[in-house]
Amino acid sequence: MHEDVVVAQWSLQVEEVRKSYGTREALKGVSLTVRPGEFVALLGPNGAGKSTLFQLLTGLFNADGGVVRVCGHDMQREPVRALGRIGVVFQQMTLDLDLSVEANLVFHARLHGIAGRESKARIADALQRLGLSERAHDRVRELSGGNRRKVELARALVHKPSVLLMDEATVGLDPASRRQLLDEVLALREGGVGILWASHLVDEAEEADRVIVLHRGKILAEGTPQSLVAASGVASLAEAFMTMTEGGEPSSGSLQSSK
Ligand SMILES: Nc1ncnc2c1ncn2[C@@H]1O[C@H](COP(=O)(O)OP(=O)(O)OP(=O)(O)O)[C@@H](O)[C@H]1O
Repeated sequence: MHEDVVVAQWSLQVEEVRKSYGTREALKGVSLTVRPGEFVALLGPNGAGKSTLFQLLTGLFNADGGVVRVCGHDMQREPVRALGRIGVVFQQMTLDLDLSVEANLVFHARLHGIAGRESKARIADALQRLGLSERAHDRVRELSGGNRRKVELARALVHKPSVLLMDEATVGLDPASRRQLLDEVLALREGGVGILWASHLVDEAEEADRVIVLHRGKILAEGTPQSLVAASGVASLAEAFMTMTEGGEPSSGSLQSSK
């Protein structure tokens, strides 16, 4: 019950998180929140600290200071509960290329304690949602880059997470595949999933409910895409981002609409 009450308020809370590598401060006190059903774009140029933040959010290592809570569960004190509510797609592909699509998802479901009929049904649902039902028995190696990413998204959804973390998930995809993946993730808002989408591609943030700009380990700005543009006194989000990060080399890319 307590859990449900917390879920209704925040999917993800990050408070004053710090992380250094030796003397290099990668995160200098970062705070952010994601609400259920909210798509938050975390924009930062290379080296901003996005991957470090995602490693903390996925429990790969602990922060030097600060707190991460997933649906109210403290990542350090209740890691199993916190991690159980997270779905993640990492920058680097983490599928087994020689297993079938379905086998990759079965393995993941088991890790989350889901087996038997329940596992089958959830995997079938996830694959159907992403238009991959007919590829279930193909080896991942036979899939295009875009479909591999979709399999990773399906896998991230099998245990019905409250928070979805996407770390530069469109790297290496062509514009149409990027657009498709983004559309699939944007659609998850309707189910109440809170999404943190990290990218250095400004156009991927255009449809976000909120944009957070991370630069050199600090949050520089936060707001709707429109409010960031207005506050910067420029014409576009790309220009606002460039102004804020002082030529931090954003790539605008181009997203073709798949609609
Ligand atoms: N293992 C490490 N050892 C030392 N420094 C590191 C390590 N990992 C990251 N850094 C440094 O920490 C800072 C943040 O890096 P991080 O990879 O988190 O940024 P990023 O925003 O994800 O960038 P990119 O998109 O290039 O991966 C950078 O200055 C980077 O050089």
